[in-house]
Amino acid sequence: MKAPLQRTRVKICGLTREEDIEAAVAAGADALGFVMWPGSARAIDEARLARLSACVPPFVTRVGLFVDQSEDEIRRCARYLDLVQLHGDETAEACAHLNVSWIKALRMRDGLDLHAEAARYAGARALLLDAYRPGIPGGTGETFDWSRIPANLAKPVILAGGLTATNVAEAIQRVRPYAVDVSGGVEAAKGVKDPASIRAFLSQVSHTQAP
Ligand SMILES: O=C(O)c1ccccc1NCC(=O)[C@H](O)[C@H](O)COP(=O)(O)O
Repeated sequence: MKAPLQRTRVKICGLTREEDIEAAVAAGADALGFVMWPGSARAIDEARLARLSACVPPFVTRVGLFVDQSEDEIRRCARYLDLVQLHGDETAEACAHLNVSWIKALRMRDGLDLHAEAARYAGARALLLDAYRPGIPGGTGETFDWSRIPANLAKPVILAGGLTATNVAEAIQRVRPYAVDVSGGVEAAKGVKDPASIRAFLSQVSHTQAP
């Protein structure tokens, strides 16, 4: 029996405006990312998260992004989120102690053992694999060597880092990720999404089938 074709899910990240949420949902995004780390040009605060979260219709996952932030801050934001994405050096114990589902973001620094990380973060719903730039926890706009991703990782893989409508089809065919994640590749400026780029990205994903 032929393997079922897998639909690659899509997360549009770094949303700061209601109109961009509408554009991403209309284009078919499965998840929306909100950066809660104040060091990012795409960051929003809790009050804005509450307003933006209310704009997200059901069956679209609301993901909050954090970098080594306190459990209290994450818990306060969790009421507006369905999932948190942890980009820092959070321990597995700290992640497991949260009151919300979580995914662990791993920046692909040299020598990273993804099998060991999948075992370490056994409670993660998925691993988000992202480019590594020293001092930049995410949103680099850069790709990494996708051949470093093992085919048999024990966790669903969300591929991130420098994806665009131009390279996402190749990324899906080579990596066959559970999902892809994009921020800079669909922007007119940091935190300002471009609806046409969002549509082009989602169209490329939907026309690319990974067995
Ligand atoms: O996007 C940010 O500014 C950011 C800052 C701090 C932590 C995480 C951040 N983004 C995380 C994401 O999930 C991005 O979508 C991912 O890094 C890919 O970004 P890009 O390479 O621009 O597509």
